[in-house]
Amino acid sequence: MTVVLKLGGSVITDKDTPETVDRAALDAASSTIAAYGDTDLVIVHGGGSFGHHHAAAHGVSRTAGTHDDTAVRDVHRAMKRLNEQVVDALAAVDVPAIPVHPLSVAHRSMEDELRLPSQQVRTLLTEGFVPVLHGDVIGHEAMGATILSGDELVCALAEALSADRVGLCSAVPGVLDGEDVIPEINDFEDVAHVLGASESTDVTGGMAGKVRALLDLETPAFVFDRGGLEPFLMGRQPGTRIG
Ligand SMILES: Nc1ncnc2c1ncn2[C@@H]1O[C@H](COP(=O)(O)OP(=O)(O)OP(=O)(O)O)[C@@H](O)[C@H]1O
Ligand SMILES: C=C(C)CCOP(=O)(O)O
Repeated sequence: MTVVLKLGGSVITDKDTPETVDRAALDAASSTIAAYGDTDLVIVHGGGSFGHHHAAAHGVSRTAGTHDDTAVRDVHRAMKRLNEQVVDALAAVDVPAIPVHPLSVAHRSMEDELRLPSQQVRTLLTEGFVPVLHGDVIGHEAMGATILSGDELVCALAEALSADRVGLCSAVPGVLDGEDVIPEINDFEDVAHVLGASESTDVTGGMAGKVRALLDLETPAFVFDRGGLEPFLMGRQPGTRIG
């Protein structure tokens, strides 16, 4: 069983205060993950208050490229600082977490296609490690560099690894229609009217971007909050099922 899990930036950081980890939330998520060690697990985390603030300050997004080397370093280094804290929190509870930095291996083509080699991730998994990737800034042909969201990474990895399940642990208990969690989404147009951007600084599209990307996947995906993490890892179906 191969599982790709995204820890949303809105879960593990205080998204409104620059470069602030939500220590209690990160430690709790790490302990939950440590208790379910018998699956092949790839973890991806988002930008939260690390990547998004720097990306917004430099005007770089998923579609707005930059040739400013300072911007690329600022965003990437912020994400590496967060990644180090995530990897350390997992290692502290004996999850064999290994950092994998997308900037060094991935790029986007002229046709806007993400190219993400995955053999290094597959090998780490086979050898018993838990690769931990993160949203990043990557080279983009003819555009300089653009943002790669953790959500895009989750989808690319799920396809490349033929994952059995995908989970997105976010700040919300699922995709919401008002106060209610929508149990299942199979068509973007059915829910487009309730999907918005993130309430915090977020250059990659909030919930609408997630749903659109997850609908393209063969693998069933679930959007849930912290309370859904344990049931998801146990094989249940918390929050919203997409596709
Ligand atoms: N219909 C909706 N249901 C649920 N959340 C929604 C909806 N529309 C907009 N949102 C917003 O989307 C946010 C979740 O997306 P966001 O990208 O912030 O999460 P994340 O993946 O945890 O964070 P990050 O992108 O930093 O990793 C919610 O916190 C909410 O503000
Ligand atoms: C802003 C950066 C660098 C990462 C974005 O990843 P996301 O938070 O998963 O959308």
